[in-house]
Amino acid sequence: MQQVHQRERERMSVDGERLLERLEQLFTQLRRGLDDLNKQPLRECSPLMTSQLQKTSFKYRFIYEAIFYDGTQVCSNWPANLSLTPSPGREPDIKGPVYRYWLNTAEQPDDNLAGLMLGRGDFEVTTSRGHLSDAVDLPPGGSLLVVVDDDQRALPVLGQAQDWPPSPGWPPSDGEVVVTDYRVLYRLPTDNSDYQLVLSMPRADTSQYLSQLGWMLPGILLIALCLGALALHMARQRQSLGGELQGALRRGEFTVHYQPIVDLNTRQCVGAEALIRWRHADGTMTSPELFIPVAESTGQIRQLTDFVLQRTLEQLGPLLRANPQLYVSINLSACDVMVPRIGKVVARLLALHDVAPRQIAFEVTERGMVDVEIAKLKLQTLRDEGHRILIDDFGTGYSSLAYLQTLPVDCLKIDKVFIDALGYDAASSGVAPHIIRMAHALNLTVIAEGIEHEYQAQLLRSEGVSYGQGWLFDKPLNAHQFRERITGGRRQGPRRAEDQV
Ligand SMILES: Nc1nc2c(ncn2[C@@H]2O[C@H](COP(=O)(O)O[C@H]3[C@@H](O)[C@H](n4cnc5c(=O)[nH]c(N)nc54)O[C@@H]3COP(=O)(O)O)[C@@H](O)[C@H]2O)c(=O)[nH]1
Repeated sequence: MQQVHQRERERMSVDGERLLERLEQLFTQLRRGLDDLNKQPLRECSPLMTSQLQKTSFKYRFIYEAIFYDGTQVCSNWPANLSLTPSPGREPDIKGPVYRYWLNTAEQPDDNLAGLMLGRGDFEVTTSRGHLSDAVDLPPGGSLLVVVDDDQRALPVLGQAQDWPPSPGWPPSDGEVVVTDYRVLYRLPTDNSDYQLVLSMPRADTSQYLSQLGWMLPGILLIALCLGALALHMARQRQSLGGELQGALRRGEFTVHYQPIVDLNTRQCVGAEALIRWRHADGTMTSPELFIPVAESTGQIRQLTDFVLQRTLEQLGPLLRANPQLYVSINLSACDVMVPRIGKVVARLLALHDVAPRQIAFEVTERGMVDVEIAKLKLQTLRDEGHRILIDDFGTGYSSLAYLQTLPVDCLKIDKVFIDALGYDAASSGVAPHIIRMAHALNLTVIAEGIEHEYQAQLLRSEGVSYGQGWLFDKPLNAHQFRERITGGRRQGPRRAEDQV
């Protein structure tokens, strides 16, 4: 039994590490959004307040809804019919010294939209659970519980409520794991005696623990971040995720998916963005939003970028040769941009697979250009070789027209936050149209990212945007699916076993 405990504890702890990065991003944004709202002077519902709430949700991509509620009036960044605010005035589950927490806003039935909510003063912000579920899957029967009131009450953050206490021996005195006939309960260590976090899972398939733990840890951070006790923990986790990445590369757990980029007029696919995926041996996935920052900080990103390039050309080489207009864009991180290595790697692979340089584009973010002068030189070299350079996530950094003019780039990708804003902002008053006009003035091609709705595609088209990418057209596809998308099923090269992943 001791061994089982040890094994489960280790596995859960490893999976937890993966989530901390996401949670840090998520809850930091929620708290910052609330701090911004509390700092501004408006305290009543008005068009100005609506615009303030909208600005907050644009600025912080993890904030789904921002709400003003002073006990009498309530308004949100969304129109009333789209608001998902849980009953205004509902008592918070946890009252911290600064922030209030609603751990389970279960009134919203769609789990993708239902969210955790934080409050401060007269403002509340919610986040969609989709931001957590894309990092891990919660298998049926699993729950993340926050245990309060001296182990008397267990509130489900995710999953269903559970009978409490779960076993006669609860709370465990000899460790964090309790295994009953049907369940495994893992008590996550927190630094605060006011609450405990407990992951409760059915015993049937222990391999599912990893994904279930993923769902628990959102709660961990929710509270840990609130209390500011996480820094050390994070550092340790990053270190160990870095170790895991190395093993994952060796074990071949990474794959590449391709999200089509389409011509908004014809809806034909003109290219794709290569997106790395990490599937663990037990089938659970870790989002690149979690491991890419770690790989960047450990330097392992170089190996990942090389892997993506190599796999893209292996999987799509014949397709690219047969369709010379088609291209694939590869994401570069800062350390890929700042050193000449990537140019050599891509040149070797292109020669090997007989693919033209213009069919491999590179996406760089403003964050990826730590030293703009060096970045300019390196990007120019890639451009001179025939590669197109795309600025990714445009509008979320510090770019200005002047800055853009000096960079050797071909295309701007407008970030999803601005495309989302088109949903309830007149196109003429949103940020996207300004970016589009600016790009056109500089003769840059524009690709709009994260298009989920037809009206967004129509608006963008009417603003003169030629290309788009997003779930409205396709989610990221595996190599086989992408080839089918282009060829309509006609074979243009051998099929590989790993294509199906
Ligand atoms: N340096 C590298 N970074 C990489 C690589 N592969 C991915 N990434 C970066 O990780 C971030 C998260 O990527 P991912 O989870 O793959 O998400 C991408 C799309 O799946 C998602 N997307 C696309 N359309 C939609 C949509 O309509 N709705 C919606 N909710 N999400 C959508 O957006 C992500 C693409 O983002 P971007 O790169 O900004 O275009 C991300 O930052 C990746 O860049 C890699 O190999 N190297």
